[in-house]
Amino acid sequence: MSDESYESRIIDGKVLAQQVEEEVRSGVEDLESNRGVSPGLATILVGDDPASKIYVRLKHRACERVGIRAEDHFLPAETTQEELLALIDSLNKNKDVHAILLQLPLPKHLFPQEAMEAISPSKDADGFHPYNMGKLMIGDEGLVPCTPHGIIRALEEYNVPVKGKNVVIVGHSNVVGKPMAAMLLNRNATVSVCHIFTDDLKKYSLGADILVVAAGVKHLIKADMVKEGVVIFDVGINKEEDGVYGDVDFKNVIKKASLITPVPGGVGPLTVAMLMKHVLMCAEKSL
Ligand SMILES: Nc1nc2c(c(=O)[nH]1)N[C@@H](CN(C=O)c1ccc(C(=O)N[C@@H](CCC(=O)O)C(=O)O)cc1)CN2
Repeated sequence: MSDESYESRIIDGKVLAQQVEEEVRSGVEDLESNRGVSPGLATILVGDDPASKIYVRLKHRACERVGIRAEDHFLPAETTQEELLALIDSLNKNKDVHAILLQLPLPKHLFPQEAMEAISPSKDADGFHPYNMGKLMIGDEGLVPCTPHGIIRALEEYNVPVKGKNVVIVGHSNVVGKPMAAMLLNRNATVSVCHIFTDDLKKYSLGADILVVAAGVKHLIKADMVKEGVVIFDVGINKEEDGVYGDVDFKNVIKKASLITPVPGGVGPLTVAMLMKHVLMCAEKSL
C-alpha cells in the first residue's frame, strides 16, 4: 500500500481541536450574553523552561480564539514555594478568575503537589487537585486532566468502542497514565498500565486493541509490538534538533494500525482544546 492510502488512518488532532474550540466559543458567547459572565483563565509559569513557554503560549492563543480572557503570571525560576502559594491564594480569591493553570514541570526546588492542592478545586482547570482526581476514581468525572479527556473525546468522535476492549497504557504519570486508566475503567475497558519497569512490554502491547503511549521515549513502540487494527494514541513529545518525535515509530506502525495520532498534530492540540472546555466549565459552575 502506498503511504498516501494510510492517510485515512490518521486521527487529526488539529481538526478535532477546532471542533472542540468551536463548541467552547459558542458556550462563551452564550455565557456572556445570557448570564453576563466572561470566563477568565490565569496561567502560572515558573522559570523559563522553553517547552513550557511554548505550551503556555499555545494556551493563550487558544483563549484568544475562543474568547476567554487570559492573564499570564510569569514567575522567575528562583521563586519560593511561599511566593507561589501566595499567588495561587490571591487567584483563588479573585472573582474574575474562574480557572487557574499551573504549568508543569516546576523548578526542582518547588513542591508541585502542595501547589496543586492549593488551587481551589472549582478553579482546577487541569483536574490535578486530589479532590477532582478522587472524584474521577469513583466515576464522577468533572474536571479531569486535559490529555486523557482529549483522548476520550477522540475515541468518541471516531466511534471506537471501549467497553470490554483491551487497553494498554504505557506510562503511569499523574498527568496522563493514571487518569487515563481511570477514565477507561469508568467506561468498562480492560486496562493494563505498563511503565519503564515493566518486564517484556511487547507481551502487553501485542494484546492491545487500544494503545496509549506516554512514556517519553522516542519510537519506543515499533511495528512488531502491535497487532493489526490497533488504535494508537501517541502522547510522546521528544524534541530533537531536526524535529519533534512521538513515542511511536509512526511511519512503520501506521501500516498495522486502524487509527493513530501523529506527533505533532495529534494529542497536543486536543490537550489545549480540552483546557478551554474546562475553563468554560469552571465559569459555568461559578454561577
Ligand atoms: N499544567 C499542565 N502541565 C503540563 C500538561 C498539562 O496538561 N497541564 N501537559 C504537558 C504539556 N502540554 C500542556 O501543558 C502540552 C504539550 C504539547 C502540546 C502541543 O500542542 N504540542 C504540539 C507540538 C508543539 C511543539 O512542537 O513543541 C503538537 O503535539 O502538535 C500542547 C500542550 C506537560 N505539562
